Amino acid sequence: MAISDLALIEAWKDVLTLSKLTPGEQVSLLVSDDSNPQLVSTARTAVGQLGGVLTILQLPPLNGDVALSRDKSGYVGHTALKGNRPALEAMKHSDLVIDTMMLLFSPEQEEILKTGARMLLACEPPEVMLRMKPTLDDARRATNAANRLAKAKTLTVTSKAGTDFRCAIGQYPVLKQQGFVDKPGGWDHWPSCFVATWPDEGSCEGVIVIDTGDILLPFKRYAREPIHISIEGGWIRKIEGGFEAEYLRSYMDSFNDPDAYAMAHVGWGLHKKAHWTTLGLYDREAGLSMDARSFYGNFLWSSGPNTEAGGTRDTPCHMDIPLRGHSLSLDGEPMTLDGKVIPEDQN
Ligand SMILES: O=c1ccc(O)c[nH]1
Repeated sequence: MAISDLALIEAWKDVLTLSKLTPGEQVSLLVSDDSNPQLVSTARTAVGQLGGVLTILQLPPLNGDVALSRDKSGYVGHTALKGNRPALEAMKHSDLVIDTMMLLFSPEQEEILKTGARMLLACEPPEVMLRMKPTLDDARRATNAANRLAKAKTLTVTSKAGTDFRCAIGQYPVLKQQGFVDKPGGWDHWPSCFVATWPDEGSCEGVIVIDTGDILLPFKRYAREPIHISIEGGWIRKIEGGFEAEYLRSYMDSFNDPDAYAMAHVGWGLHKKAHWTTLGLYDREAGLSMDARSFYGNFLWSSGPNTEAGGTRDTPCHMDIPLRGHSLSLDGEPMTLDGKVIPEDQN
């Protein structure tokens, strides 16, 4: 349903205030042809009202002829910013970059963040942005979870459907997503609330079972039958099942890129206003489905790129696969049990 400009301006002001936007700060607003016009226009007004010094960067679209869908998260890391020095320099000299285009997993995003600029991705439908607007309580949950993740050495995941997965962690930084960005050099995504990290290279072992009802992104589909994923030495070795497995294999094979089969971030969802069910109620192309990535108690795992963690794998093939009813533990301590978040400090 539609959202009024006024409501979205107020939401932007709340999120930018949480992101510590102060008068006089340099703000770059990155826009492309498929940015949401209402998001862009209300962001401009909100930044202005909060005293930000605004630069709007409009970049031409890219990848439309090589990506296999219009989902921005389905073809990542290779953006129109590549080789565009004026735009890159403008963002490197900004205090805050608002990204409505999706730079996620691009080397340019890391180059910008290294300057101390903070970056907020914002590209969901306005009604989703409002429903999942971040709060300090989201940040509290995400921070408590991130602190545990940062101290842990092993991450294990099981499920009644047969998942039995483990990996060593600590080599890569923790990804904490709280929906606003309040630290220099930080990145976040409004709307989201989850934590993750990348497994130590070569350490992932076991089986992940995508059960009926689990979600496959960017397919925006609920699996209708189980898929068995065999993982060895950090790589997806086998994808077995019926049609769903064949479809997933065929999609990943089409990128012709061995890095597509690398395990990527693993973690769990902490957003209390995100729902497993929402995916079934939206047009598939309406957004990225941050409900699916963030719903409370999910086990979110992914495949492909790790540039965001400082790695070198920049394959454009990125699957995000949030699962229900899983039990994730850190050094043997349960964070979720059958899809329920356990630690009180993440309640
Ligand atoms: O917000 C996001 C979206 C996709 C992803 O892989 C990570 N975080």
